[in-house]
Amino acid sequence: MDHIPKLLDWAETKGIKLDGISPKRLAGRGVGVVATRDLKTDDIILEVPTSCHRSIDTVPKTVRSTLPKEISVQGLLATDLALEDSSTSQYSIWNSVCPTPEDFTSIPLLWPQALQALLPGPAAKLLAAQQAKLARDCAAASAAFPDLAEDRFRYGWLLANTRTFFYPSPALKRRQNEGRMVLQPVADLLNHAEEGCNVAFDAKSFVVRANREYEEGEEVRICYGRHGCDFLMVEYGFVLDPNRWDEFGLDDVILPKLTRQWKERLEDRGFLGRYVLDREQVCYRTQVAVRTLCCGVGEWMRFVDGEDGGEESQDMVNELLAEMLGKYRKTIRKRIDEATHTQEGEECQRELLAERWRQIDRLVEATVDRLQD
Ligand SMILES: C[S@@+](CC[C@H](N)C(=O)[O-])C[C@H]1O[C@@H](n2cnc3c(N)ncnc32)[C@H](O)[C@@H]1O
Repeated sequence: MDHIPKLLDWAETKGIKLDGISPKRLAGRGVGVVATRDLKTDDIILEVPTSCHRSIDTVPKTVRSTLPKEISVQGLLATDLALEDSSTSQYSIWNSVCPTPEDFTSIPLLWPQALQALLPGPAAKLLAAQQAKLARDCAAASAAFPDLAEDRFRYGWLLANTRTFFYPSPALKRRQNEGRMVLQPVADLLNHAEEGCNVAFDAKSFVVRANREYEEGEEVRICYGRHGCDFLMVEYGFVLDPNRWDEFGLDDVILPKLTRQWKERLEDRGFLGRYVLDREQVCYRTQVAVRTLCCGVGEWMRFVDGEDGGEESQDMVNELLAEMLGKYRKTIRKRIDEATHTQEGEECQRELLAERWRQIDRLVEATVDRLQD
């Protein structure tokens, strides 16, 4: 049954105004929002009063006071979502348009371990941090509510993770950033794009304006942030292509090549790890690290101290980096092959994993071409 018409009726009673847009089911992206007429740049297309927010302030006192202080705001919202009886909740119509637990299948947190083991290094690190945060929140929630089923809590936690907005309200200023996480009906149906509509909170509402002209039927999206695809995959369960903010972490490529002594020097100078390339360049940290493989200590120090621009060593650095990246492409192809042929996990999980590795391959290939130019 399609719950969208009911949501729209309910939204009207809450003072939510949609102008020239409507939610719609879209292949491969759940529900999104499309233009129902041609839109002009700067048209106000959505207004959601702040009175509709679900936030730390709408969590019932009985729940808040039972939970330990150290639980994160996300954990608090997740507990509230997990404990509510959907048939009697004041949010039942809103909830009925939200993703089901099955809709989260593509999120790596829910993949089998054998598939998680094939994630690119940077995504694996993000996943480990996410798992640790979920485990802490889940332990805190189950200590307070022993009957709370773990899968229900995880579902609430993922809803909060994928659908909250940062609400910089003066009233919430005393709170840490995280305390300003809010859920907003209808606005939570906007999908992500590398450039999206303009969004802002005014005193009374969240306002979305068209960032450009849209044709009737075109999807209208917002930008969740300038995120690379490892982040989008781990946090939201999708990758974007093209994505101008995409990048690839090179620690797995560079760190194994460095001697212990050079690692210590890099550590001392604050340059150990976090090496990255994007579609335009390899980062300065990478330039510093690769110079340890072809410069003497004195020359390297001068480069790090900014006394030497590194022109003399640049060709050698480019050559070495191109060689390392060229070799790494074998690992990338192996991962694509493994993701494509394994029987582990679901089709959508394997396909997302393989697609991420293909994106990385394209980024790396373009970088090698540039370095060899
Ligand atoms: C805030 S919700 C947006 C509404 C969502 N599509 C729904 O069905 O409720 C964020 C989720 O939407 C999906 N999503 C957002 N942008 C997407 C995109 N560009 N491509 C594919 N899926 C996207 C992801 O599943 C993400 O976790």
